Amino acid sequence: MRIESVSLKDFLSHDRTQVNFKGEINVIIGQNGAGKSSIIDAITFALFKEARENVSELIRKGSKSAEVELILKEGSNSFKVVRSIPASDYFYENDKLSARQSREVDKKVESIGLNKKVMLSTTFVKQGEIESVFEDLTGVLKKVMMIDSLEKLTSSDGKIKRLIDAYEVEMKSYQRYEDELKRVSSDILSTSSDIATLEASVSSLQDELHRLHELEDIKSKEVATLEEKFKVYTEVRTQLETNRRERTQILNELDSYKDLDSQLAESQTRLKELQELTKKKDLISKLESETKRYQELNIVLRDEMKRRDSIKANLDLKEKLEPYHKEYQELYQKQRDLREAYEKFRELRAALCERRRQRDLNSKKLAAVKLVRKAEDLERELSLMSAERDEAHNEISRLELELVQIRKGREALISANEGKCPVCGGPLDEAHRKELIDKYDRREREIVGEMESLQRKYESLKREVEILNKQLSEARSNESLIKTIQENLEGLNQEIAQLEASLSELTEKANQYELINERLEHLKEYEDEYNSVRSYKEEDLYELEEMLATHEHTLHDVKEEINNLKREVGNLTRDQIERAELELQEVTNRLNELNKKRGKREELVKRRYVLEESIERLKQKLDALNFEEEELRKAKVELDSIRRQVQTVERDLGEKRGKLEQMRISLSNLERTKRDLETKLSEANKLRNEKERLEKLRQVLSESRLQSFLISTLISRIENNLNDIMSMFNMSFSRVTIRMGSTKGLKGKVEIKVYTQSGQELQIGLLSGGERIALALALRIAIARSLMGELGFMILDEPTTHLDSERRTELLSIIRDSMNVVPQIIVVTHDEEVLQIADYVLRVEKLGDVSRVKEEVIQ
Ligand SMILES: Nc1ncnc2c1ncn2[C@@H]1O[C@H](COP(=O)(O)OP(=O)(O)OP(=O)(O)O)[C@@H](O)[C@H]1O
Repeated sequence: MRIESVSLKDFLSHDRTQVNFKGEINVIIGQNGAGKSSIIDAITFALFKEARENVSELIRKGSKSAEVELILKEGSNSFKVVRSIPASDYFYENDKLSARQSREVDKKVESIGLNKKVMLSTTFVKQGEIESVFEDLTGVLKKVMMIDSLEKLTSSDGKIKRLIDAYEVEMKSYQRYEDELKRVSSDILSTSSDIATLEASVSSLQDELHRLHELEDIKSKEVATLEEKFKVYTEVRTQLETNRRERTQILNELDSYKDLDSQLAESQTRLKELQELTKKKDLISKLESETKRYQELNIVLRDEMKRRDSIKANLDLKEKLEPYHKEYQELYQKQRDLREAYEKFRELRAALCERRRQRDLNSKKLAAVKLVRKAEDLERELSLMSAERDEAHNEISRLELELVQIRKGREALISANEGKCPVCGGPLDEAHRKELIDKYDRREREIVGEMESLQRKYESLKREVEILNKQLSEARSNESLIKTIQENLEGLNQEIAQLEASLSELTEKANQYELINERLEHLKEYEDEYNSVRSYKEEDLYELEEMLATHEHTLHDVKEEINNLKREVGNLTRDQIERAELELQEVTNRLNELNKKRGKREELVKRRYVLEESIERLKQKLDALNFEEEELRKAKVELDSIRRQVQTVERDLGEKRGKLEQMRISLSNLERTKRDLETKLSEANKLRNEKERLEKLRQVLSESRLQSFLISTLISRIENNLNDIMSMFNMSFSRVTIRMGSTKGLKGKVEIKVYTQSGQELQIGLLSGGERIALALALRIAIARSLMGELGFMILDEPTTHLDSERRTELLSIIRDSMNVVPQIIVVTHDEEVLQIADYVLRVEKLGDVSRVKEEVIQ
């Protein structure tokens, strides 16, 4: 088995490193802290999940997870272990995933011959620890053979002792089962004897029961025969008695029918009488209806007579009102002829009133409009005032111009130079200038005063012109209003005159109309009364009188009919007839009943003769039967007595059988209990044996003899291997021995001795440094080979540390020689000298915080 490659991802100082081990001696070289050992750490972690520190510390700082992948090769087989932090572990065999849990992967690694304890103690050689194998060889052997675990197992608080104690406790609990077994065995004996006694008693009871059953059988048959006879006897007797009872009943019943014929005759006679009587019911009904009709006709006749009297009175009234009606009609016609003229008259009169009202209104308006001043006068005055105002305004303008001139002249005078006067052109001196300026000032003051008074005058004239303008416009509008009203008044007067003329033409007709109207209102009452009776006619009266005569005649006929019916009915009342009807119903029912009875009587007579014959026949049958009830009673009593005996014996037998069953169950329970107890006690025996075995095992395991035996067995194997390996290391020793120490102080300890060519014994301490290293390496390989078979690889971390140059050379040659025993060696070093033996070099450097690995060409 050799390591093919290892790759590190964010593992310690490596971010992404792939290392292929192509040589036999693979040297990983680099400065201190470059990240060389990290590669060995990756291999150790991949194989055994083992770390120098806490596993989480293996993750490269700044990363969240780390992963290592190790590929191993053995012949054509390849194995891949992948382990990540946080945990996820995989194991592939020939690229096929075969385990995925941490423990499963561990097992797989072990199964391919890589034992963690052995390898970490032997072929994984840590920095400066090659020789440490001598220091505690016993400890190393115990560890790799797991004897330390054995000691833990057999200690006083170890697993075996705890198991023995548990068996002890359990066995104690079995003591009570032995006592129980004794008691149960004795119970089985006594129960078995009781069962035998009971079985004998059950057998004699069964015999007795058999005899009684035979007796019961004979008696039962005898009783059955007698009961059969008794059944026939009872039936015949019952029949006979029934027949006799029925015959007595029939005779009694026939006796009750002795008056039946006379009752029948009597009922039939009464039936005929009642039938005659009820026939008169129709006559009474007719009489009642005729009487009712008579009364109704009478009422109708009286109503019609009243109507005739009323018509007569209304006809008289109509005749009396006839002249008024005539006058009313004539006046009404006349009024209609005059209506148009009257309407016209009313219309004109209303129009006249309206015009007169308007005329009054206009007269009042005219009086209200006052004319203060005439427009003509006002116009004249206004033109005078306006001229005066304009004059004042012109004067003011003139004065303003003069004032400007004066001011200009004054300023020119003030600014004029000595010499020439700007006003008069003569010489100008100061006196002249002053005189002229004073003159100008005076004139200016005068003008200003004049202008102020003119301005006031102008303002007052302006106001007066405005007032006159207003008065003028008022006067003008009043004048036009007065003119309009006067024109209106004239028109109205003309219209009034025309209307008055027209009215006078119509006045007579209007008066006529009103007189007629007055008379019509007076006649209206008569006319209304006349209208209420105008529909009455003489013909209606005649018609009614004829109808009255017919009705009177009919009434007379009905009266006749009533008298005839009364004579026929006589004193008979409706009540009497209804009572007769009820009685007729009763008699009919009674007659029906009597007829039914007559039928029944005939049936009874027939039945009586049948019964007489049957009674005679049954009597003869009873005599022929010759049966005695006493005989049956006696046989039954005897049968009952036998059956009671059977029941008693059966009950006894049942009880005894029940008891027997009970006892058998108890016995079987006891036997089962016995068996269970025996089984349990056999368990106790097993426990005892087990406990004894464990005690022996503990004794054997804890005996130093065994450990010594095991170790010595292994030691001889190691010794052989060691000598083989040493022979390949080209050493001058003839032999190396490994022994368990026997002398005091060395007992139980392993001792290594070396023999020279001349056969002299040498202690390890006396060997040279190089010899010791060679022996140590050989011993490590020998132990590993003894326990795991042929080795695939060995790892040496900084093996040359603390060695002087001579010893380094020796070590290198030993490593080279180791190739004969271990096909693949991986050496981690910072020592360039080691490169001498390398056939494959990997250089590790630190770039910043990250380690980089490069394959280096060997010179
Ligand atoms: N978790 C980590 N993340 C990143 N770098 C780490 C981590 N743990 C340790 N280191 C660094 O890795 C380097 C140690 O690597 P390693 O032990 O492999 O070095 P080496 O080359 O074997 O050195 P030496 O020869 O001194 O033993 C150191 O520089 C250390 O600071």
